[in-house]
Order: sequence, then structure tokens, then C-alpha cells
Amino acid sequence: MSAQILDGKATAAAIKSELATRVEALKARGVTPGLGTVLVGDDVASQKYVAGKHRDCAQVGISSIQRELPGTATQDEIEDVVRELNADPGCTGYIVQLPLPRGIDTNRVLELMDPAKDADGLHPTNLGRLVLGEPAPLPCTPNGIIELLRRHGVEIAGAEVVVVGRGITVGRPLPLLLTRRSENATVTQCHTGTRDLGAQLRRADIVVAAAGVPHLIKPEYVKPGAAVLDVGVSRDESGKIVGDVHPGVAEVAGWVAPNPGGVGPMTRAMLLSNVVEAAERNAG
Ligand SMILES: Nc1nc2c(c(=O)[nH]1)N[C@@H](CN(C=O)c1ccc(C(=O)N[C@@H](CCC(=O)O)C(=O)O)cc1)CN2
Repeated sequence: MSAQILDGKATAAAIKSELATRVEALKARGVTPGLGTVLVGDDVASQKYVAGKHRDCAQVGISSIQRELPGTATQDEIEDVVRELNADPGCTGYIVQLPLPRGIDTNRVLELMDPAKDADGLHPTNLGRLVLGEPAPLPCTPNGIIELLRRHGVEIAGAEVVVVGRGITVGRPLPLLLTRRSENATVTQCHTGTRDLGAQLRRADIVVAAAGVPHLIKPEYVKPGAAVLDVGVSRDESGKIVGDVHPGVAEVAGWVAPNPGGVGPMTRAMLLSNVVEAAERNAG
């Protein structure tokens, strides 16, 4: 058996085309949504992700505001840029590209953002709203994972989901989304302290691997027919992405979100969606 592909590239393209129509409608009302990005340092992967976000903006008609600081930037210098974007009326929403360089207090930077302009859904106020069940911009990768499953007809309600990883952008927020009444999944969160990862994974209808450990998810851990989404990013010596999911998993699983080409493009599409939603909210 070979798994069907959860095609993030094609799904993101469809979402972007829907968003382009909504942006046109906003522009007809005199509103142009604008996405800001703050990039600190010269991490090649981060530069690539940010460039991709601005390419997407151009495709759907969202204007771009790019702020770049050197890796030597101080906490104060980064916070000044955050204050500037908070005050910029042309900036509907923005993100601070993570990770920030060592020595920078990331939480302090995120907390300084205007929650109404938080396009990543990672501001503590917005994460708190998510916990409370109040409307908030949703974290992009978790939201992209759910949208990818939904648009491929993979049943989430009642599913046993195992999330591997507890990072701020995926592992921590994803269970919050999956256990909402609208999703109704049962979630187990695994991490480096999990005693028997294989035993947890064998029960799962859906596996989300976001640990950043190459080929951590082995074929013998996967229930036949399960949906397995690879979100982990490690790189080999040539810079090529190596995911968390062993290639042999495709012979056991029913669905696989490859990496690249699965969840990554969905993360970018959900970011645009948050910006458009914020602009629509502002426009009334
Ligand atoms: N402020 C944030 N920082 C980071 C986030 C985030 O959601 N907000 N997530 C990741 C990086 N990320 C978005 O910023 C991201 C990662 C991957 C992709 C993507 O499209 N990947 C492609 C492959 C690209 C390649 O070849 O390198 C794919 O999967 O097909 C988009 C965005 C950490 N930081």
C-alpha cells in the first residue's frame, strides 16, 4: 500500500486564490491589507521563509512591509521595530520571524506586539483567548494542519491524535485547536520525556510529527491507514530538508503530508488568511 498525499502546495494555492478574491473586495472598499515581517539575523532558512511570505502577499494583493535587523541587534532595537509596526496604519498584521538570536528574550518581544496585529496568533493574549474559547487569530501551522486534513476529507472528530513535540509554533498550540468542540479530537502530546513513543503512536489515527528529530517516526510505529503529517525540519550536509517521518511510513499510512510540500505551504496560506481576516474586521 502507498499512502495518499496530503498535498499542501495545491491546497495552499486554492486557499490563496480564495483570499485574492476577498482582498479584491476589500480594495473595492478602499482597504489594502498589509503584512509586516521582522527578521533578525542571517539564518538562511528564516530568510527563505520570510521571502516566501512576501511572494505570497504579492500573489494575493496584500502589501508588504519588511523590517530586517542584523544578528547583533539588541533587545531594545528589536522592540523599537515592534513599536513602529504597532503604530503603522498600513500594517494590518505582522510577525516576528522565529527563532530570534540567542540572548534575545522572545517572550518579551511577542508580548510587546499589539494583539490585534498578531498575524501569527502567538501573542499570549491570543493564546489565552484560544484557551478560553474566544475568537482570536489562530497559530498558522496548527490551523494549516487542520485545514489540510479537512480539505482532504480526513476525519478529525473522534480521532485519536498524537502530537510529537512541544514547541511554541506547533506542539503547544495544536492540541488546543484539535480539542475544540468544532474539531472534537482526542489528543495525546508526546515529547522527549515520553517513555514509549511507539506504544503511543500505534494507537493514533492521526500523527503530527513536530519534534525536529530526523526519521523519528518509524514505519513499525504507525497504525495501518493512519494520517501522518511531517512538520519536523532538520537539514542534511547539503542543506536538504530531512523530516521527522521515515520514508517507509508511506507504505503503512493511509495519508502522508510530505516535507517539503505538505504543512509548510499551509503555514504560509494561514498567515495570509489571518491578515485578510484582520483587515475585514477593521473594515467592519
Ligand atoms: N513567527 C514564526 N516563526 C516561525 C514559524 C511561524 O509560524 N511563525 N514557523 C516556522 C517557519 N515557517 C514560518 O515562518 C515556515 C516553515 C516552512 C515553510 C515552507 O513553506 N516550507 C516549504 C519548504 C521550504 C524549503 O525548501 O526550505 C515546504 O514545506 O514545502 C513556510 C514557513 C519557524 N518559525
